[in-house]
Amino acid sequence: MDATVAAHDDIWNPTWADPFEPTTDGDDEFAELTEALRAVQEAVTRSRPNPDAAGRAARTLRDLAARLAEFEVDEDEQISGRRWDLPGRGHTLSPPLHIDEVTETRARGHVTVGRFHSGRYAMNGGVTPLIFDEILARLANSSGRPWARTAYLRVDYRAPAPLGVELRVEAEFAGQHGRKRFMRGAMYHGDVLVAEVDGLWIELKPDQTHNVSLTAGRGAEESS
Ligand SMILES: CCCCC/C=C\C/C=C\C/C=C\C/C=C\CCCC(=O)SCCNC(=O)CCNC(=O)[C@H](O)C(C)(C)COP(=O)(O)OP(=O)(O)OC[C@H]1O[C@@H](n2cnc3c(N)ncnc32)[C@H](O)[C@@H]1OP(=O)(O)O
Repeated sequence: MDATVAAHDDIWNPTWADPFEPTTDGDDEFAELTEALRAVQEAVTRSRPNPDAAGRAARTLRDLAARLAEFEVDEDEQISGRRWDLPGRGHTLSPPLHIDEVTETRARGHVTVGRFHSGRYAMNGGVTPLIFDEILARLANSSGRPWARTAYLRVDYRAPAPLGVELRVEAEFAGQHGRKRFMRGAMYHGDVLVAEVDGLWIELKPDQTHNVSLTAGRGAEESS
């Protein structure tokens, strides 16, 4: 198999093995699909259509959902959420977080939030923990560390997070005691601290990682 085919297989059939590396803006069709879906979310949010236009748009979207349903697979087989190379992992729940720099204990990224994620002229307060969870969970689970799940996220909102401008997100692996991994993070707009977070991740016991597909590509000894 040549390199082009291997790369193609990789992005169309990704594994749960997150390399946790800086993201790139993919130029393939799934990356385009994700971006188009984000554009729809933003356009619906920003619009005040008349009934006719709203009805036509709804029919188009239902038609699209039906066409994609022909390709439905189990959660462990889907592409969305496992495109580690893309901002937001090919998932549109969170705003698209770009990962810029990663070490074993630190990660840095950036994100620009639109009106879809607005809580009225500033980022919705529920979206901030989503962004923190995204980067902290990936850092907590990187570098061959066994799977861990979020036990808590404590977020302090220090300033309204502006929309439409780049926000910097920083994450740190602050320490480990037994199965407990302590994580910290912060979000900035320029020099302004927008939010801070303390998080606890708990390493899962073998009977908590029974879903074999999630361990694919990580090696049995690392997944339990
Ligand atoms: C096969 C599963 C693989 C899971 C993979 C997960 C993530 C994948 C990672 C990256 C992938 C990609 C994308 C990243 C983006 C998003 C991430 C999505 C992942 C999630 O979306 S994840 C969902 C949210 N998350 C949950 O759905 C957890 C629900 N929950 C539980 O599943 C249990 O609660 C668990 C397992 C956490 C612990 O349960 P347990 O029975 O194993 O452990 P136990 O209770 O014995 O606690 C042991 C020691 O932790 C202390 N402790 C526990 N909880 C505490 C708390 N809240 N505050 C303070 N201390 C706490 C105890 O006090 C004790 O401390 P001590 O040893 O000192 O006494």
